[in-house]
Amino acid sequence: MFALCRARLLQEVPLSLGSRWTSSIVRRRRRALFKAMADSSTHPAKVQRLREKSARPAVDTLRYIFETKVARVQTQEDRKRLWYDLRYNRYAPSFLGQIKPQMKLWTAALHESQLPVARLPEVAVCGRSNSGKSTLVNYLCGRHSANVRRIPGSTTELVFWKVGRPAQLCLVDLPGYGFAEAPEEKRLQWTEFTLWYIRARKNLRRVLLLIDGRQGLKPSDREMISYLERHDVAWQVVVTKCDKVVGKQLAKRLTIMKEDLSQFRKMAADPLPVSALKRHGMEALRDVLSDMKVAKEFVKDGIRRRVYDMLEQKRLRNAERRKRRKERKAEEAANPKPVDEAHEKEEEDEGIESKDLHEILGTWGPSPKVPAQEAPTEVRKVHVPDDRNTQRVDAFMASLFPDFSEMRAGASASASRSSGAEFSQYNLAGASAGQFEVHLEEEGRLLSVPADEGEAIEEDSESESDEEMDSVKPEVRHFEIKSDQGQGRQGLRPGQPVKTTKPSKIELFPGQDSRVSLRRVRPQKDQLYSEDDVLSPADYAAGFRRWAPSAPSPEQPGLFMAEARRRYEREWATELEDVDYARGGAPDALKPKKEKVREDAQEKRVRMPFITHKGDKPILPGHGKWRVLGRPPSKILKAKRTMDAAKALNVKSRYKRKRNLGSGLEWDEAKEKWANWYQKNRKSNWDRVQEASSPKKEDVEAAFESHQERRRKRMAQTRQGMRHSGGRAREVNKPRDEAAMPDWAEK
Ligand SMILES: Nc1nc2c(ncn2[C@@H]2O[C@H](COP(=O)(O)OP(=O)(O)OP(=O)(O)O)[C@@H](O)[C@H]2O)c(=O)[nH]1
Ligand SMILES: [Mg+2]
Repeated sequence: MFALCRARLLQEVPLSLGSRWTSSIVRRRRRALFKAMADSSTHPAKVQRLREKSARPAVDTLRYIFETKVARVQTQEDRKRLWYDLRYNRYAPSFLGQIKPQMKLWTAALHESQLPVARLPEVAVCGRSNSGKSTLVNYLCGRHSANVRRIPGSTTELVFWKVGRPAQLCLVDLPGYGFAEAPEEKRLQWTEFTLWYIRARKNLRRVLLLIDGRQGLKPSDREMISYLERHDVAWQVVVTKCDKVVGKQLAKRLTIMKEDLSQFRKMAADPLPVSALKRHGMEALRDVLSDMKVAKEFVKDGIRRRVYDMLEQKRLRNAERRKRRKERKAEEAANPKPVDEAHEKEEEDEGIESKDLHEILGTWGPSPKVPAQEAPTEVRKVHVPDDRNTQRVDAFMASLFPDFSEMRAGASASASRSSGAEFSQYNLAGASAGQFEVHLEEEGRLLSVPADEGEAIEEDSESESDEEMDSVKPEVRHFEIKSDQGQGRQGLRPGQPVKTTKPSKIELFPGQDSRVSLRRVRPQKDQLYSEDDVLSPADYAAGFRRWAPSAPSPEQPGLFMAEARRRYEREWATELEDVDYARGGAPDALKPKKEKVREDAQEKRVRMPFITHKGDKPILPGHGKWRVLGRPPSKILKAKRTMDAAKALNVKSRYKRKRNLGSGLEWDEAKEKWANWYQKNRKSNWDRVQEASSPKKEDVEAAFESHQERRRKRMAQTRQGMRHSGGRAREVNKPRDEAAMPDWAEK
């Protein structure tokens, strides 16, 4: 009964913080949460922690986690099952309709010129460093091709993997952002190129944003999401390393994440929990990605064929369209019919055989009416800004020019008053550097022109009378400014080109009908920021994109780029609080490296011989020599910290007392004693000699020979293709040990 009530409650009240049906502990936690939220000085991480504590996991999320077993194993039975799966079951997943599809390295890029041709649809995997991107790419295909390390910063380039044979999808393993063990400049370079790639790549179908399940959403992840949203890229969150998080905790985290992310419009699907390393929850992701593969069927000359190339597909599609158009024209020429032109044009545009459709529909009811054509209006040529988000640019302009809207209205009015062709919409494509050149002109006449800039400006002034020139130079924007706004500015002559970061601060001459033109300034090479990257007041108020540089101010004229870069670098090097965490994850790898033994010290070290009844023998170099040969007694006898040589030699306790401890002996004396002892016991008490790990030449040779034999055999098998080389594969290919299998396993 209690379980029933609980289930009903869980379903009906998902994460409702105000519910009455809670235990006192939960109520206390919620109270703490509200208190922390009300206090603005509380660290956001603490609020997040409290939020997770007091959240109620959604039932469907809990169910999904339970069914897919992505969370941390908690029972011995599950642990055994997982161990068995990983050890004995071969991993050959079906992806893109192929079993264990091939992963072929296409290219690794860190520059635009190195990018491959856009032949395949691409899915990029991005996320913070060490979030498991390369591992996910590997395990999607069931392979170990991409480079994986425990240290953050293992992938330093954009790695393009062609997946499948024939290749049907391109997986792009992006370098991570946030903390990484790499030089500062390198990190900046790869981060910038990654951002550019995401923004500019046309065939990028989706970005998988990987979030470490142990950490949840970090500020840099939020930045990345807002970046993706801003540039209209479809994205999806994949929560990795779920095998490290307890199920209930994971469910809570996912529920909160879903709630937070549901506001974004470019989120293609809900956050997906996976554990790449334990191979759980990957099927759902494979299904999602399989829908994006390139495979199109074309029937040509009665032969059906598949095309796995987007460029080829486009070419074929165009050829097909051309052919159809040609046929239609030929048909029309053969039997001409009076056809409504507009109607036909519509059909052509939509590419639908709507004529037939209309005929069919005509038998059922009234035929669709063709809307009456309006008289053609004069179409004004308008240059639309390159930016997708016009409002953002407007806001940006308004922040620079407080009276922007008025100016714009005035400009468009004057444009329509004059011939209508000269003045177009503004275009900020050239203002990406955040710097403008401002020229002051009198109505219709340039006031003064400096020698170096003269040509360009003259062109501008001519363009007013020359319509052709206007179409060639669409970036130039002219608009009038009311003369009563200017108060005069010291040292500014009319016509003088002024480079400024804030044109609105340039005051005009009172009483003059002046004009300001914004001219494109060629962006310098390292200027990678667009006007879109500047922090707008609206963003600032909403708390977004705090890392973005604010608009340039008179206090920092010309420092825009330097400031931008400084802030950017600082922000992407953020979350240094995670360094300890990252180091904690890879303690061995990040330990300070041991200093190499100096060569002179090596020379000083005495090469210990071992003693046989025939005399000294040099110790063979190599791994495990102590195991094969036993320790030379002199070392043991002479070691100060070894209290009992018999113990060190692993001699049985009954011999302990009889052994010579050798304290204070010189090397030669110890050697002599050992040889004597060996000779004495060799025949009568062979066991005792063996237990003392005394070295025996024959044994050594026999062991070596058997090792060589095994090696030869293994090499022969590898050559015949009977087994893979490599440690893990050998284990997997071992025949099943039936006895070792648990009871519940299928035999
Ligand atoms: N337990 C667990 N560990 C994982 C999982 N996925 C990745 N790892 C481990 O996380 C570490 C980093 O994995 P990578 O795939 O190199 O991470 P990355 O995001 O490519 O890192 P960078 O290339 O440096 O940005 C490795 O030690 C992996 O074994 C997972 O699902 N579960
Ligand atoms: Mg990587």
